[in-house]
Amino acid sequence: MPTSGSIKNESGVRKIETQKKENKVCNDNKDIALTVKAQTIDELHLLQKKKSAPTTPKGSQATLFSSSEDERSKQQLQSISASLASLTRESGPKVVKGDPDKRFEARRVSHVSQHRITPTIAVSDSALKFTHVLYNLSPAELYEQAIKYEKGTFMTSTGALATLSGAKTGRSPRDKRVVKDHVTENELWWGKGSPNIEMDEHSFMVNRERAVDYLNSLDKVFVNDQFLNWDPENRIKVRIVSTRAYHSLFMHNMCIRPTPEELENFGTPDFTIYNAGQFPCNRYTHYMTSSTSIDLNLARKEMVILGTQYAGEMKKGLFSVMHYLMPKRQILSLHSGCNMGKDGDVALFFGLSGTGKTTLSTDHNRYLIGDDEHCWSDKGVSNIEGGCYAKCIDLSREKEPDIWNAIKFGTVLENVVFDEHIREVDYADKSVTENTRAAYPIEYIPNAKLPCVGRHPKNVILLACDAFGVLPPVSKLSLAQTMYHFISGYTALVAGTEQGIKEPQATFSACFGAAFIMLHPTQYAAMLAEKMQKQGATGWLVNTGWSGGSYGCGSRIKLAYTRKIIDAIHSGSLLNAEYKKTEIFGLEIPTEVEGVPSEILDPMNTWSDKKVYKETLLKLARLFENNFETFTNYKIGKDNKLTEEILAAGPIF
Ligand SMILES: Nc1ncnc2c1ncn2[C@@H]1O[C@H](COP(=O)(O)OP(=O)(O)OP(=O)(O)O)[C@@H](O)[C@H]1O
Ligand SMILES: O=C([O-])CC(=O)C(=O)O
Ligand SMILES: [Ca+2]
Ligand SMILES: [Mn+2]
Repeated sequence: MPTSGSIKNESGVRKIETQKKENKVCNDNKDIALTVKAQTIDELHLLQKKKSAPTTPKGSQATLFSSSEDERSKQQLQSISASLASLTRESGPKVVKGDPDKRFEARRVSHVSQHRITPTIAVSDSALKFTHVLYNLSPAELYEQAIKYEKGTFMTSTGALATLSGAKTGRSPRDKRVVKDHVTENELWWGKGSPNIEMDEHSFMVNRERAVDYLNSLDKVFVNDQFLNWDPENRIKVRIVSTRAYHSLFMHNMCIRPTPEELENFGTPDFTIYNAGQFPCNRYTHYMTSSTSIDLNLARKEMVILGTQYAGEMKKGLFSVMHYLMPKRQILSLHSGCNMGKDGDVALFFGLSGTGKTTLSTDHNRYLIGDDEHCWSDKGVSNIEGGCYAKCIDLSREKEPDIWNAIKFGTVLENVVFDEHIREVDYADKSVTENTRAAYPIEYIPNAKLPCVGRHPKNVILLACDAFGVLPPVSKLSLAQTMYHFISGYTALVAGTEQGIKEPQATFSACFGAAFIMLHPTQYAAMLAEKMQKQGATGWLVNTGWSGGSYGCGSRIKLAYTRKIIDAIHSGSLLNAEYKKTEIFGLEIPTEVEGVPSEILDPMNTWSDKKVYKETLLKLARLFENNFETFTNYKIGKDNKLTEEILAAGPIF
C-alpha cells in the first residue's frame, strides 16, 4: 500500500475527504488525492446533480432563488393548485412540488385559497393532505418514475420505454361526451353521424369532481404545461394532469415542448385535461353507458378522462378542441399528415387510421411537417403537435427506416411484445393488440421541418385503404371529386382477425376524421374547397389497400409502389401524364407512373374474374351512394354550383 508522504498532488485537485480522517487511496501519480467534499453518503449523492434550467421543478434550495423567481414559482404552484381545486370545497389542495419519495428535497407548500367565499363547511380529511406535483419532468425523470412505479413498464433494447395502456388499447369513441349548453347546442354538430354525444353540465361536474378527488387522493400527480400549434399567433396553452409517468411522457412527446423561458411565463392554461383514467366513472351518473367516460366541456375549457388509460384519448381529445377553436378563426383543422419538398412544395395526406398518413408523410426525401394533425390558415400550414404517433405492427427497418430509428430513448412504445431478457421488440407480435404504437418527438425524424410550418399545400392526397381492391392505386381528382371524397372519408379494413377469409368492412368517416370533428362536416369541406381553389391545389385519391382482388384473393399494394406514386405526385410529373377515365366512379387514372408496373394502374386488369370485379365495384359504389345521402341536403360553399358539382362527382350507375 503506497504511503501518503511519497505522493504530491500535482494537478491541484481537491483531495478525497469522505471522512474526517484523511483516507488516501493512491495507486499512481494521477489518481491520487482526488477528494470529494462530502461528509456523508447523502451529501455525496447531493453533489451528483447540479442545478438545472430555471423552470425544472423547484422543489429544493428555496434560498437560492431571487425574490422574483420565488414569486413566479409561487404563482406556478397557485395555478396548479387552482387546477386541482375541488369545486365543492373552498380551496385548492395543498400543493408541493417534487417526488414524495425524495426526502432530501426541502418542501415548498402552497395552500391557495381559490374562492372568495368564506368557508362554511369544516375542512375534510382530504384537505389536510398534500398533493405532490411532478411538474414537466424530463424524459429521464419520467423513465425512472415509470419503471419504478408502473407495472408492465420496461426499457427496450433500443432505449424506448415499453408500457401497457391497460384494458383499453384503442380509443373509445362511444364513451365520448360533449356538454350541450345554450352555445354548443347551436354551434356543434349533433345527431345522426355526429361524434358528439351529449351530456349536461351537471353530469360533467359530477365526473369532474370524481376525477379531481381521485387525483388529489394520490401520493402524486404529473402536470404537463405545453403548447399546441406551431403557428405562433394561434398557439394554445394546454395543461395535462395525469396519474402515470407514461401519460406524462406521451404528452411530453406529442405536444409542443416549451422552452424554459416559455414555461416560466406560461401563466393560465387555455385548456386543461384531467386524466383520471385509472379510475372508472360512476355508471349511475346520468348519460354514462359504461365505466369509461371522456368528457369535453368547451365552456369550462376542460376535459375529464375516467376509465381508460389509452393515451391516444388525450391526443385526440385536444384535436377535437382544435376542431372547435380553429374554424372560429377561419383556420381549417385537418386530420392529415404533411410534408414539404426541397423547393418548399407542401403536400397534405388525409386518411383514416391505418391508411398511411404517418408512413407516407415520413419520407426520407422530404421534410416532415407533421404526421397527423394540422391547421391551414391564410399563411399556410402548421402542425398542431410536437410529435408523431406511428403504428408499429409489422414495422420493419427496411420499409420504414426513419420510424424504426426514432424508436430510441425517450420514445413511448405502447402494448408491444418483447424478449424478456434481451428486450428486443417483436413488431409482428399482436398478443396484446394489433394497435401497437410508438410516440416520439418530431425531432427524432432526421428531416423534420422545424418549426413545423409550411406554405400553402400544392397537393392534397386522399388515402384510402380499399380492401375491396377496386379503387385505382392513384387517380387525379377534380375539385368537386376531392370534396366528394373528403366528405365521404372512405376506407375499408378487414374485420376481425379470426381465421378464414373475411369480408372487407367499408368505413365512411366525414372529413377523414368524423370522430374528432365538432362542427358539421360541410363547414370544414367548404373551407377546404375555398382554400384549394384559391391556392390552385390538386387533389389525388391514392389506394394504399388491395390490388388484384379483394382481401383474401389480392394483396396489399406494395409500399414501394405507393411511394413511387407519391414521388410522381410531388415531382409534378403525374400532373402532366396521360389519363383515362374509369367507369362508375369516373376517376382519371394515369396510364404510366415511373417505377410502377403499368398493368396495376387500372384495377380491372389485375382481377382474373372481370365479372366479380364489376360486381364488387358496383357494391362499393352503392355503399358510397348510401353514405352520401345524409349530405345531399346541405349546401357547401357560397354558391349552389359547387354543391351541385359535388353531388355529381360521386359514382354514376
Ligand atoms: N402501400 C402502402 N401504403 C401505405 N402504408 C402501407 C402500405 N402497405 C402497408 N402499409 C402499412 O400500413 C400502415 C399505415 O399506417 P400509418 O401509421 O401510416 O396510419 P395513419 O394513417 O397514420 O393512421 P393513424 O391516424 O391511426 O395514426 C403501416 O403499418 C404501413 O407499414
Ligand atoms: O387516435 C388514435 O388512437 C390513433 C390515431 O391517430 C387515429 O386513430 O387517428
Ligand atoms: Ca399516424
Ligand atoms: Mn390519427
